[in-house]
Amino acid sequence: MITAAAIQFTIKPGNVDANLAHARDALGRASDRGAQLVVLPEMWSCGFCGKSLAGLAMHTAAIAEELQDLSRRLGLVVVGSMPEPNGDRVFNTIHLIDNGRLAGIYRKVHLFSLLGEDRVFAAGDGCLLADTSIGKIGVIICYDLRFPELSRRLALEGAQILCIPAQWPKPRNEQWRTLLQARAIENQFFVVASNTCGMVGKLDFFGMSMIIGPRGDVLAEAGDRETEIVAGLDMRDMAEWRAQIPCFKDRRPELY
Ligand SMILES: O=C(O)CCC(=O)C(=O)O
Repeated sequence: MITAAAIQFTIKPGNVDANLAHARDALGRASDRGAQLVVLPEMWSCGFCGKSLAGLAMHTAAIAEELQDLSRRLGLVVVGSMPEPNGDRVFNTIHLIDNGRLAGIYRKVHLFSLLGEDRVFAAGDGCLLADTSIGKIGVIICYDLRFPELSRRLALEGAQILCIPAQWPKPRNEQWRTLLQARAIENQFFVVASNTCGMVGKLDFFGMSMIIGPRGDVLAEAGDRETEIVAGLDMRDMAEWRAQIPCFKDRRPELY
């Protein structure tokens, strides 16, 4: 059994110190509750801060180092995205940290053009499936959830847990829930998704961070306030379920 947590909080735009202080405390609380895997929201260190983003991205290397230190001391796998400098643009980047080790980097592939992300960010051009101390972890970021091919590729390569940092605003609550459950059901893996909550800049976020099992069963769900949700991921049960309904074996990839 793996214990997973999602940290949900109201990101303070541009206020790296306040966001980092919150994350530090929340990681400690999640660890006290037995968490081995912790997911933070998308762009948790500073939010989407428009023009100042390139400057804020300069803090990311130092924050990632502190996360590595925290992860080592608390014995955690940590996932969450931050801005990464890239010339006059930035990447929206996950540093996947496993007990102090940087296990991989993922840069958001699908930029959310509705909110102009494609004007500020550079898009990533790869996937990340990391072999960690607690199993094979795939990662995607927020809008990537609408593109099932990406999660499917990670599942076919062996992902057991899909981690999703997000800033997914109102009023698309039910789309968020449905898509998270769909990814879990069709890929028969666990989904650990962290969303922000409250007002962040001009956008209103509903929270609803979720931990979902391979049958689509909701193992833990947050409301619309700051919190940490925690749930056990039973890997043996996942293997039994996969044997009972062998979707991977029954695929007909020659037809699609
Ligand atoms: O797809 C959506 O509805 C929200 C996506 C989003 O806000 C993002 O990727 O930042």
